[in-house]
Amino acid sequence: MRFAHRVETVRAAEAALMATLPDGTLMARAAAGLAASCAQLLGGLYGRRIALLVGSGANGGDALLAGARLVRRGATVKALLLDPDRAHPGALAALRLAGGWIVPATAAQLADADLVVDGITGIGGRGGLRPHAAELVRAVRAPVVAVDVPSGVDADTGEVAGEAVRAAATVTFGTYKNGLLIDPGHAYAGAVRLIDIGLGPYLPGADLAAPQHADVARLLPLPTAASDKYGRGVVGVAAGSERYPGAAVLAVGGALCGGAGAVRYVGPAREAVIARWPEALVHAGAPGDAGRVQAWVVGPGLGEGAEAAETVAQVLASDVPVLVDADGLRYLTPHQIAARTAPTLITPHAGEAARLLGVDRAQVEARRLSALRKLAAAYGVTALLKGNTTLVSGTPARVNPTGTPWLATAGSGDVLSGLTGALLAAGLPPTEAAMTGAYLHGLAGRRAAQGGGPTGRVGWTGEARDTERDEAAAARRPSGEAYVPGAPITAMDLVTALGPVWREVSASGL
Ligand SMILES: NC(=O)C1=CN([C@@H]2O[C@H](COP(=O)(O)OP(=O)(O)OC[C@H]3O[C@@H](n4cnc5c(N)ncnc54)[C@H](OP(=O)(O)O)[C@@H]3O)[C@@H](O)[C@H]2O)[C@@H](O)CC1
Ligand SMILES: Nc1ncnc2c1ncn2[C@@H]1O[C@H](COP(=O)(O)OP(=O)(O)O)[C@@H](O)[C@H]1O
Ligand SMILES: [K+]
Repeated sequence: MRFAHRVETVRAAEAALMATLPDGTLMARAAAGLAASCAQLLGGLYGRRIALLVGSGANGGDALLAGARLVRRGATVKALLLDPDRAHPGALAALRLAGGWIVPATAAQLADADLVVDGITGIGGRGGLRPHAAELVRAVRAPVVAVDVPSGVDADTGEVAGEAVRAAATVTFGTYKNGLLIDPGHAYAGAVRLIDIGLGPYLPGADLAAPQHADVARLLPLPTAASDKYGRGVVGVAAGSERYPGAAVLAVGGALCGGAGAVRYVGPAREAVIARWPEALVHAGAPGDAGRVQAWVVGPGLGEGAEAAETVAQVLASDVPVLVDADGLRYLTPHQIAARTAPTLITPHAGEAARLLGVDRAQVEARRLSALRKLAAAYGVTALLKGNTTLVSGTPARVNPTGTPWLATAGSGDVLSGLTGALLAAGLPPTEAAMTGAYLHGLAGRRAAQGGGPTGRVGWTGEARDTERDEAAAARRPSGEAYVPGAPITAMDLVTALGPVWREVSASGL
């Protein structure tokens, strides 16, 4: 797992650690990691020109102190002080002593930089960039290394209220910050490197966790010699309609290829389902009399109306875990869920989440973690909020690192429902099932598209973004790019990719 903590937690841990150390130790550790990362990103320092954007807090101090190290190793470093009277005095003196330049904070000073270090604000920043900082950031042409957090990104929420720095890479200290892992902030952070400054023993449980291959491998339900199809989990799928038969085919496919022992399908798309998946058990009646299942998936392509509402009500009346998605979400009430004895998992995208919360979609997209928590609390469910960085409620909340924008294709969510339903039926608790489903689904997207996404960017050679696997892949590519462009995919390609992805992830845990 990659763990992220809130700012107040980081500050408390920092205070506890600082009490045991001489003054300035933590800033020195942070600056050493930052300078080493800049050197690695540039591939050498002699003759390189580095510009520091320096704010009035300790984030600017980190940049100045790293600048002093970079000067000593042969770079030409100039500092643009946004608030010359308040720049960190000790770090400013260190830069001067090393031979760095203090120059006017104007756009012209940025023109010849090979690298720009963003030390405007870190965890103390509030709101988007102020006008002078925004004007300078707009003038930057070189790759930017953000110090701790890209300035203008809210470290706790990932919200970007106004303008913010778009970094090629972010060097963060002590622990990941929520805003580096959750969109929109994640998209501004580039490749993220964590520098250990000794905070670990002082940090309590995380606020947010991003799983890696090994975490998911441990959860995958592998069959044993004693397994039979019922023991592996039978998934009930109540999905599809005359109008949307394909959603049923995709959800059933997601469940079958996602490890279910068997799938029972209930609904009007029986012919389409059986034509594509002869192994499915189709049922002509209502969900209530379909036979025993270990988990239900209800909603994809269900359509609207009394029949759809009745289907949802019958499924929710069962005593097994239920995943409610898409059209099923129209008929969900906290009252219905309160009466349930088994877990309920909902999987809305931002638009559906907005409807469930009675707010605008933009509000959900701006503050995704907060929307997730509100959904879980208001409905008494586990919530999975879809998006590029899909979130799952729990303690800690989970953020999926394997997404790719190629997943934004019709029917992709139906595959996720079926897959996650299979994991619920196998007995995974809802948070783990949802996290595992999102992780495998994202990897299936990357595999099917033969690439991560169109956002190939500069990273450190040997270190990149999102997962340790990305880092290993980036190390094999001379440019150090984590992502390769890829190609369009269909939802059925995702279904096909699930088997190989399952194999890859489970093998990594052996
Ligand atoms: N925690 C740790 O373990 C360690 C932390 N370390 C480092 O300390 C950093 C935190 O430092 P910090 O607390 O001094 O706050 P910081 O991020 O520099 O920003 C505050 C300043 O910015 C200003 N400002 C605010 N909003 C703004 C805006 N929108 N646009 C422009 N300006 C804005 C605000 O000004 P004011 O509002 O007062 O005018 C205030 O002066 C942390 O991120 C890490 O880098 C490491 O050195 C070692 C270990
Ligand atoms: N820009 C994006 N980047 C990464 N993943 C995305 C993006 N947009 C959508 N997705 C993923 O694609 C899937 C789309 O699901 P959904 O919106 O339910 O589509 P549909 O209803 O067509 O099946 C979700 O898993 C979501 O996380
Ligand atoms: K910063």
